[in-house]
Amino acid sequence: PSLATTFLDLPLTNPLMNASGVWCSVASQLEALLESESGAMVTKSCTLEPRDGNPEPRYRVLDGNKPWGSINSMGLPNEGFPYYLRYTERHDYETKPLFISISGLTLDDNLAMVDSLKDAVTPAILEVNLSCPNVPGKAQLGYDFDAMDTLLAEVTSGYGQRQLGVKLPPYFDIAHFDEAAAILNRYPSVAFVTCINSIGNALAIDINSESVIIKPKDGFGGLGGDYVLPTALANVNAFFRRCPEKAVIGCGGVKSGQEAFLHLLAGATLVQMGTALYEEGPGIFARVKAELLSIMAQKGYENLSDFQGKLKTL
Ligand SMILES: C=Cc1c(C(=O)O)[nH]c(=O)[nH]c1=O
Repeated sequence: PSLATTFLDLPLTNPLMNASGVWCSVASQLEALLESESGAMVTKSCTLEPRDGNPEPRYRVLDGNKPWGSINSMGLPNEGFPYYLRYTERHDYETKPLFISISGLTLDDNLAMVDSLKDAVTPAILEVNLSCPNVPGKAQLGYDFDAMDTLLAEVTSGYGQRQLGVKLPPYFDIAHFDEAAAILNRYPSVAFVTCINSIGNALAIDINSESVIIKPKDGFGGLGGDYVLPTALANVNAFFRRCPEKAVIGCGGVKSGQEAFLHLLAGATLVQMGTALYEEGPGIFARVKAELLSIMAQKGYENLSDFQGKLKTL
């Protein structure tokens, strides 16, 4: 079987990549992703200026006797937009496609970054993060439909209708799937949606210390890992059904070939890993590739297109 695929007409050797925010904040991590067996890679969501982010501890694996996932309230730490723009100028695009993620603190900041990217004419693919749950005082755009609509109108126009994508928060109400998709479908240059970002504002508590386990926001943070897989699959399939002209990138709960297969079956074209990559490192891509190939072989599938988006209903 083959894992070869295409995304926005670009050839990829396989559909696996990192989730923005994990193993992608500094050049050494980005170089490790380039060297890894991922089919593509994305940078940490950036703001116009560098940010330290929230006080530590700000990321924890939720152990119990076996990690079921992670909780994070990083607070958008990043090296600032110019750093990542410079990286896009020296990336080796022959090896694999690069996505650049932006998460401006204001609409003007997002537009300034989009304007620079448009002028840079870089092959990097823009993913606009509408779903950061951890910047205190900032309601995430993905849950404010009017603000999301305004941002998309301004950003697609500012980017000269060049193809771009958005990173969405999880939705939990069918009416919200409908409303978000209706807005997105009014912007043809939004060529893909990445579902999902972490499930915002979970609370992990340790029974021995009788305390929360991350410092920021009284312990509230974004939930990732096994816990979020069914919600991630629902969001991938909901937008796959509602946005036939767009590609869906699946993110959430992927730690092996099994979950990658499920995301592809639900309609994802590419599949991102966050928590599992954070814990295992970039070697995970070789493992998950082998597992996905093995599942395809067992099922008699030659190519991803043999099952991609072909989820059955009862
Ligand atoms: C960009 C900020 C994000 C962060 C963060 O930097 O706190 N954590 C997430 O789980 N998702 C985000 O989108």
